Amino acid sequence: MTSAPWNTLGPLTVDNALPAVLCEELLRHFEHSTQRPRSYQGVVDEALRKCEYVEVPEHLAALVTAAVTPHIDTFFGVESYPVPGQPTLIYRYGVGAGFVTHHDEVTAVELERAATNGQPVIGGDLTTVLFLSGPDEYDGGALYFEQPPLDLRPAKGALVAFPATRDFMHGVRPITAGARYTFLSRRFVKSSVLSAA
Ligand SMILES: O=C(O)CCC(=O)C(=O)O
Ligand SMILES: [Fe+2]
Repeated sequence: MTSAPWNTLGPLTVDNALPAVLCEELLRHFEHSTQRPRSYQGVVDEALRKCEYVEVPEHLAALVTAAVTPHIDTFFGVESYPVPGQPTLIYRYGVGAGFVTHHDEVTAVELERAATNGQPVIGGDLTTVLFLSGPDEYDGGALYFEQPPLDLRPAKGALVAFPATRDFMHGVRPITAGARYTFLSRRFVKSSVLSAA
C-alpha cells in the first residue's frame, strides 16, 4: 500500500522482470536491424551520449509490456500503459561517454528538431528501462540518479522504472569496456494530471 503520489516514487528496481529468452530475442532483433546513432535533445553528439538505437516491433514490445505492467502498477499505485503509437527502442552503449545527466521530459527544442532529424521522440509519465546486459558484460555504464545518489548495474532481465520528470535527474556513466544494451519505453499514468500538461 502506498499513499505517496506516483510521481514522487522510485526508482523501482525488479530483478528477473524479463525472461532470458525474451532478452535474447530482443538482442537478436537489434543485431539484425539497421542501427542509428541516438540524439540527445535532437542532436547527435558522442561527447554527450554515445549510443545506437533500433525500434522494437509491436509483437516484441507487447511481450515486455505484459511482463512489466504488474510490477509498475503495484509499485506506483496506478494504472499505466505504453504511450499509444510511440516507438519503443533498444539502445546499445559501446565504449564511450554513456549519457550525460538529464531528465526525461520532452523539450520544445527536441520536438522542433524532430521535425527534420528523423529521431523518435519518446515522452510520457514514467520511464521503463529493461537491462538486456548483465554487469559482467560491461565496465562502467551504471544507470545513476543524482538525488538521492544511486548507481545501478542490475542483472540481465532487470526492470528499472521512474517518473519521467525533472525531479529524477539521471544518466549513464561512461562505458569503459564491453557493451551495454537496454530496452526503453515510456508509459502514461491513467487519469494523470501530468500527462495532460
Ligand atoms: O539506457 C539507459 O540506461 C537509460 C537511457 C535514458 O536515460 C534515456 O533514454 O532517457
Ligand atoms: Fe533518461
